[in-house]
Amino acid sequence: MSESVAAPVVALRDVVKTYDDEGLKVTAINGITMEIPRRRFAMIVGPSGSGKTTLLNLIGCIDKPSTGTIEVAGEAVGRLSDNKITDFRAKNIAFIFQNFSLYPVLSAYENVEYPLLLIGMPAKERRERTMGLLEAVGLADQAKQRPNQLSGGQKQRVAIARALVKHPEIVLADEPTANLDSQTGAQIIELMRKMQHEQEVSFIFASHDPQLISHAEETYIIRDGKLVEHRTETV
Ligand SMILES: Nc1ncnc2c1ncn2[C@@H]1O[C@H](COP(=O)(O)OP(=O)(O)OP(=O)(O)O)[C@@H](O)[C@H]1O
Repeated sequence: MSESVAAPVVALRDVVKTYDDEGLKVTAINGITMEIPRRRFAMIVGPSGSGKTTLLNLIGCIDKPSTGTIEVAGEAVGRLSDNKITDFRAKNIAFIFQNFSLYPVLSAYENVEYPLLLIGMPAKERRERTMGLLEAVGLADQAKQRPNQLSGGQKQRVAIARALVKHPEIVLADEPTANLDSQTGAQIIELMRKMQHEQEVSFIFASHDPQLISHAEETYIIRDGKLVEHRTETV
């Protein structure tokens, strides 16, 4: 294993995040130190209100910790200016949401292709990458359909393809199965795991559903803003 693969993709040191809720201090993350190894299928699990979304937002550089430090893909992100953070996020991090967040007027193909248009990828390469990912998520035949013509599971497949299209370092998914029935949810988790391996990205998803733990390679259990356990799947 090369050194760069062995280095963690995410490292938090003594991270605290408090919110000011109309004068009341809410501690969402209460002193978390943790490392997530690179190119693993990692899950953050905990009950509602335990701090999962806050943690993903910190890792995704959407929010900053109140105290403590965070390294993402080897970068001490707390030191970056807001402009640099935006560039860093665009280059390294992709998001998958529970409500799919697809563009309703674009077809499945166009939704996946869109991030590549923004970076000016040449047309041939763009088509190959887009179709390759749609095929990999099992949606080649639905390429022309718009989101409202797709099932929930199919919409999440489009969102997975779109998240991976720019070769991000990390994909973050917040409750990606929350709007799916349990069978479709399990299929989507398995697809994410397959895509994580094939595309060699680091994949971190948050869920309140402990039944999904069996799918994860790394599991971080959080409660009341604290890390209570880290389990690693032995290969
Ligand atoms: N913007 C905010 N302002 C004030 N309090 C907040 C804010 N965001 C989150 N919190 C509080 O921080 C705590 C952690 O919230 P968070 O959304 O991270 O938990 P969660 O585990 O993702 O919950 P859920 O599974 O219900 O989405 C909760 O007590 C929540 O009420």
